[in-house]
Amino acid sequence: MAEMAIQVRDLVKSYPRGVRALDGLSFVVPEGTLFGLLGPNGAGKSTAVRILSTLARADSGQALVAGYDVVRQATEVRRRIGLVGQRLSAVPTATVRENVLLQGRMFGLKGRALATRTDEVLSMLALSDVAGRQAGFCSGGMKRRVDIAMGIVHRPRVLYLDEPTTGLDPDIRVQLWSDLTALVRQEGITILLTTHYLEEADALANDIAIIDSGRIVTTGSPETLKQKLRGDTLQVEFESDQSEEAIRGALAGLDGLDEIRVDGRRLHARAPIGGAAVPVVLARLGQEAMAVRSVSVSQPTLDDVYLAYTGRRFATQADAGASAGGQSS
Ligand SMILES: Nc1ncnc2c1ncn2[C@@H]1O[C@H](COP(=O)(O)OP(=O)(O)OP(=O)(O)O)[C@@H](O)[C@H]1O
Repeated sequence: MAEMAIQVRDLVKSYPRGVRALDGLSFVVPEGTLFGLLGPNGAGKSTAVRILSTLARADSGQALVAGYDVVRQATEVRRRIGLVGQRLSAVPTATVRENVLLQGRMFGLKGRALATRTDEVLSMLALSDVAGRQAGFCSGGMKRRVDIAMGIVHRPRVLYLDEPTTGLDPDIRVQLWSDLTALVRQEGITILLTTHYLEEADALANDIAIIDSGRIVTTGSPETLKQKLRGDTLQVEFESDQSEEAIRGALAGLDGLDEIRVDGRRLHARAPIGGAAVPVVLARLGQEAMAVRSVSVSQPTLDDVYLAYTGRRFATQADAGASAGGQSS
């Protein structure tokens, strides 16, 4: 069996005024994989990352990182982790190279070894050409890469990335995804990534865990989780808002139609064969004079997985989170 880079068991953490940020959080991350922790604002992702990086203590439960206990062996853990938080950490008036050198020095690297390793990470993150530029003058995507270079210069076994692409342009995000995949491959590093973007987790993660109110509601590879939702996703958009009760009434008794949810003008349901369900569903809605604007049938996405386990759509919450917590590029 693969060695586990991170083992989290039953973590509980409460903040003042009764906020239970973690409520029995448990998951494992095999070495050399990229693990995505997905959840809306306030789900407890940052709290988990802070505990796993020894910056905060859980009330109870246990966490091992690279085989070391985050409380009893905090120094050992700190030596083996890199943390790229939501805020940029590079000194804006220092050059890209100076920032990475400084970080390496803080972890005890010196002389030729430090210089060689700095050049290596700059090259790995496509920063060699801007090594002499002040970090403050770099674009948003480059600044993120500088942060990551700083996070890995000391060759950590585990790298935490807390929403690394929030606020970045889509094409820059995709570029960063390929940088991260290369890091896992070249450095054998384990990455724990928190994200608001489902497609990011889908594209990058070997395994994901969906976190909701401080607990993991499901975990597995994106493919497995999607396959578990058998059938197709059926979405209908109406001309005007509809009541869930009226729609349920109209569709009552339709064979195989499942997980019916109504959100304003949208109806979401699962059907064993989407294409076959469309005419029947449209006929029933037509009988009730519910005017339909559009219909779509698709394979399950991670958003459907999220909906199936939490009863809510991820996208709406994530949009709110991204704009609330985003940084400009
Ligand atoms: N220092 C604190 N004091 C009090 N409550 C806190 C503190 N930090 C976090 N919380 C609360 O704990 C819960 C979990 O927060 P956390 O930041 O871990 O969630 P998150 O999933 O990382 O959200 P985000 O995506 O916004 O960072 C939230 O209800 C939050 O308001």
